[in-house]
Order: sequence, then structure tokens, then C-alpha cells
Amino acid sequence: MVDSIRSIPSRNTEAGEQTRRRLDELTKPPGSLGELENIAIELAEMTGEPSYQPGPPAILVFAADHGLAAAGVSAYPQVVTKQMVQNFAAGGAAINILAKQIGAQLTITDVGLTEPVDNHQVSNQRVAFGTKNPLESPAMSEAEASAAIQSGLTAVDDAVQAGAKSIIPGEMGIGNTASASLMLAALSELPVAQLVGPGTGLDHSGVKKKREVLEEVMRVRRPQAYAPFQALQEVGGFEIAAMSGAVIAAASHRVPILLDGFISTVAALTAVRLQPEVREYLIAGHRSCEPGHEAALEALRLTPLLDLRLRLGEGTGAALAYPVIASAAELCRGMATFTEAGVEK
Ligand SMILES: O=C(O)c1ccc[n+]([C@@H]2O[C@H](COP(=O)([O-])O)[C@@H](O)[C@H]2O)c1
Ligand SMILES: Cc1cc2nc[nH]c2cc1C
Repeated sequence: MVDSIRSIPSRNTEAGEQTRRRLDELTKPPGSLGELENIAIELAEMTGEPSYQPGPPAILVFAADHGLAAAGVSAYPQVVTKQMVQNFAAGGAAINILAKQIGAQLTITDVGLTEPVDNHQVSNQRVAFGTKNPLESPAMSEAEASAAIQSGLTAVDDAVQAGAKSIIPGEMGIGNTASASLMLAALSELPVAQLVGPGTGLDHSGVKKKREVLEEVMRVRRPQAYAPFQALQEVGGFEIAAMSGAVIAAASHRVPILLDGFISTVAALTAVRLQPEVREYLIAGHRSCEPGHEAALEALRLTPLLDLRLRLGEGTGAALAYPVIASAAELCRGMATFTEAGVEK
């Protein structure tokens, strides 16, 4: 665990101030670019670069299976995790299309599939063949939790080394809305019943059963807010741990992180509980339909950029929000000032 603790630089308020002053010089009424102006200032503060550009972005999808899937908490069978990883590798998933559209480098990492995928597009960082069922034992050991966090740290270190200027953590894992709900219940101290949702598409009775299962897991595992790393071991998932590591690594490099939906936001909250300064590098891409997402965003005090009723995961909501932050940065860099354009102020 000690390995994953990194020093996180504080935001550069001077770079933010410079951007604020420039925005007021640009050929527009002051404040007329609304939230885009705040985003440009925040990006400058995060990176320390007043003329920062968020491209190219890197999308890192972490895939893993969940022992709790055996309790019937998803509308889909576990094998779909592996099948979707094969789909990512073949280029046919939603995130492949969006990654291409925004010029992102997309990497797929197996951090814990129950069955290996034999494809050179998939990085094999498997910690174990899925987590254990938390109704029966902790989902993972301390060593496994550390290894999963480490795989996220390394993936981001590599992406930044290769030139990524912003990071989108994505995920795939049948059953991971259950695990994320449990983690969020622990970290927010809200009743898990309030945080349970349909995930991939459970009907009313499916959600009821999922709620009962998750309440039982909370009773037997007792994950606690003051011990986020232990909570991860009790009820977490390998892809959730890896995304937490990814978020910590990006913040350590001053690289902005664009968050996707429920599961990646809970992973970011886990990272923030491990290292609170990480919050300064987070931007919420969208609001997912999964009901717990709102509570996760509130716990992080983040307001999402988009609300398109998505509930897919993979990083898709963040990839869709990326052009908004890219536009904020580009407007700030590229627009003429009143003096340059000869427009009266
Ligand atoms: O990102 C979200 O908010 C989101 C909401 C619902 C479902 N998902 C995706 O669906 C899978 C988890 O759903 P479930 O029902 O199997 O727990 C997982 O692969 C996620 O990427 C993602
Ligand atoms: C088909 C399918 C695609 C997904 N992508 C992310 N989670 C998913 C879950 C399912 C079921």
C-alpha cells in the first residue's frame, strides 16, 4: 500500500490568475463563456500552464470480474465482462468509437477477469481470477488490493510518459455497480439501500433482491469510512482499485482527470479518501442514471458537465465531455484580445 502513496502537488493559483486575467481581455463580454471560463482557470491551476491543452487524452479501461455476481446482482451473466473486453480489443464498443472521435489513446487492462483473453490489445495485469464473494470472505487480500492499485498507477505513468495530457479512467465489470454501491455506502456512511440501482438494467424485483444482498454484505463485512483501503479489500473490485491508482498517479503528474459514471466516480472518491489532495485534479464529465452517482458526486463536491441519461460506463460519459474541456482551453488560447482585434471594450 505504501507504494501507492505519492506526493500530490498543490494547484498553481498564479497560473489560474493569469488565465482569469486573459479571459477578461478576450473579445467577449466578461463571464459570457460561463462555466467554460471556470474550466479554463481550473485546468491552468491543475497543470500550472496558462495555455494548457488537454489533448491528446488517454482513456484507460480496466476490466475485472466480481465474486458477488454469483448472488444475482446484475441483469447480465459474468461472461459478458470477457466478451466485452474482446469487443474492446476488436474496436466494436462504444468507447472505441468515442476514443477515435476525440483522438484518444485507448488501452484495455485485464486486472481480474475470471477467464484470460488472448489478445495482444489487452494488457494482462491480472491480480486474480475475479474477486471473492464478499458474502463469504473479503473480496480481496491486502496484497491483491495493492497490486490492483499499482496496475492503475503504472498504466497512467506509462500513458503520461507517452504524452497523455489528460486521463479518462474507464471500466468494465459485470456486478461492479454492486461493488461501487458498497464502497460508496462505506465511504459516505449513507445506507446502502439508498445507493442501489438497476446497473445494466435490473427490473424492480431485481433491484429489490440486489438491495437485500448488499445490505447483507454490509452486515457481514462492515467496511468503514475511516479505513478506505480495508473497505476496498472487504467489498471492492479490482477495476475499482486500479482506477483509484490511476487517479492518484494522474494527480501526482498534475494531469487533469475527467471522470465518467458511477463506478469511476466511486473509484475517485476512494482515491480521495486515500489521498485527499487528489480531489484538486478531478473534473466530473457527466451525471449517470445510476442513482448512487449523485451521492458520489456530492461526496466529492463535483458538478458534472453533461447530463445525457447515460449508464454505460467504459469511460463513455467522460469521452463525450472531453470536447467541452478542450473547447474551454482552446478558446482561452486562441481568441483575440480587444486590443489585438481593435474592438472597443
Ligand atoms: O458508469 C455508470 O454509471 C454505469 C452504470 C450502470 C452500469 N454500468 C456498466 O455496467 C456494468 C455494471 O453493471 P451491473 O448491473 O453488472 O452491476 C459495468 O460494466 C459498467 O461499466 C456503468
Ligand atoms: C453489453 C454491455 C456493455 C457494457 N459496457 C460497459 N458495461 C457493459 C455491460 C454490458 C452488459
